[in-house]
Parts: sequence; C-alpha cells; structure tokens
Amino acid sequence: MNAMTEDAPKQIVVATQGLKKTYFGKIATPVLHGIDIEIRAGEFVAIIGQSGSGKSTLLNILGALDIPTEGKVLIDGVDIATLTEDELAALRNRVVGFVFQFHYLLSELSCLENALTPVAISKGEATEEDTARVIALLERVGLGKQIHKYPDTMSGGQNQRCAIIRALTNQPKIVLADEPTGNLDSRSGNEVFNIMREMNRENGVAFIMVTHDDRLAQEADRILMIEDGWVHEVDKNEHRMKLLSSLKTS
Ligand SMILES: Nc1ncnc2c1ncn2[C@@H]1O[C@H](COP(=O)(O)OP(=O)(O)OP(=O)(O)O)[C@@H](O)[C@H]1O
Repeated sequence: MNAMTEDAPKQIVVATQGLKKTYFGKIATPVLHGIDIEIRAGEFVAIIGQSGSGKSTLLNILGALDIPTEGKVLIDGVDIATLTEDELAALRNRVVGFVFQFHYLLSELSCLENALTPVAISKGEATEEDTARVIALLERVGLGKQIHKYPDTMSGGQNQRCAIIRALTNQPKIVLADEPTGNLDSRSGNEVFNIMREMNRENGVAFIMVTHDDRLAQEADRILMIEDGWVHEVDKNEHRMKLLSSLKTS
C-alpha cells in the first residue's frame, strides 16, 4: 500500500445534512435543530448528552427507523428519501446492524438461531457457510458453549454478546448501539463494550454508540455531544481531563 492510499480518507458510511426533528403531539417538541455529521468506515463514535437531549432520536434516524422532519440522511451514500419502503428495508438489513439496551432476543430460539435471524430474513435460510461463520463469531466472543442455549438460560452479558453477533451477522457497514451496556453491571458492561471495540477493529465495521457512561465514551475514536438540539464534537483530551477530575472527586 502506498502513502497516498494509506492517507486516503475512509468512505463515509452515514451522513446527515441539515437534519431536523420535531415530534408533533399535543404540543410540538423540537428535538434536533439542524445536524450535519459524517461517520466514516471503521470509526467508533460515542454519542453523549443529557437525558432527553435526543440521542436515541438521532440514532433511530441514522438507522432509518424514524424519519427526519427536514434534511437529508445518507446511508452508504444513498439518500434514503429516494427509496421505497422495500428498498429501505433491504438497505437497512444489508448495511445496518442494531443493538439496543435490552437484547430483544427471541425466547423460543437458541443463541445460534437468534444470531442467524438477519440471514434468515434476507436469504430465507442460512447456508452451512453462514452457520459456520456465525458459530465462529459466537465462539470468538466466548459463547461457544452457549450456542444451543435459550436466552432465559443465559446471563444478561451473554445475551447482549449474542445480540452483538446478531447485529454483525449480515456483515453490515454500520452498527448502531443504543445504550448497549445500560442494563448490565459494570463488569459485564465492560466486557460487552470491549467486544464491540474488538469487532470494530477486526472487521472495520463503524460503530455508533449512545452511552451515559463517560468512561466508555472516552474509549471511542470520536465523541459527539448533543446539546440544546445541536451536535458538537467533543475534544477527547478535554473530556479525559474532566473524567479524571470527576473520578478524583467521586
Ligand atoms: N415518539 C415521541 N413523541 C413525542 N416526543 C418524543 C418521542 N420520542 C422522544 N420524544 C421526546 O424527544 C426528546 C428526545 O428524546 P430521546 O429519547 O431521543 O432522548 P435521549 O437523549 O435518548 O434520552 P435518554 O438519555 O433519557 O434515553 C425528549 O424530550 C422526548 O420526550
């Protein structure tokens, strides 16, 4: 590889331009006022901000689970407003993986069957190759002995690790994780985070993670903060200093 290709900026996998979101209920709630962000292949980005600031709203829009009131969302270079419902569902299934605070594994399926569901949805049936690949991923995250177990016989951390592999099964370009460690004790939370970071580094999948945990945010490549409806990039050195002083006083 020559220096030019090494320095070439990575592909933008998700971007927003002038993104606004208002919820219209009895009263209108403006949440996002005009967001321009770009996330590149292989980046690990943390989204932080106070409760109610709009983190989940932004993440849901980035994954095309919700639509903006104004502005553009480009997923893998495609302006999603130009797609039909079916095209959007196909793009989402091919390019985006999701991890939520609660694992949402299906209780009647084993760990392996749960992890294979995105393949089953896109292809109808998993091939032997798919199954072997997903078993290898489950083994990679320490679930080799759990593959035939059901969610209610696995720990919270094991279920969340299975949910992460499910998000990676279709070899997406982006994984969106909404407080993936929020329901776990700190040890399991750290394990789950480390697995996401390893998967990000090994497979070059971009991760966008909403978190309330400033220690985990500090481990990301970039930190974006939502404040008063706007997003700004947080200087990681300043964030580290604040984190250290809060740890000293706590
Ligand atoms: N479906 C909805 N209808 C109306 N208002 C909504 C809806 N969903 C979210 N909101 C409001 O939008 C704002 C942002 O919510 P959002 O869940 O995105 O915040 P958040 O930063 O993820 O919060 P938290 O950290 O508590 O999970 C909040 O004021 C919330 O009450």
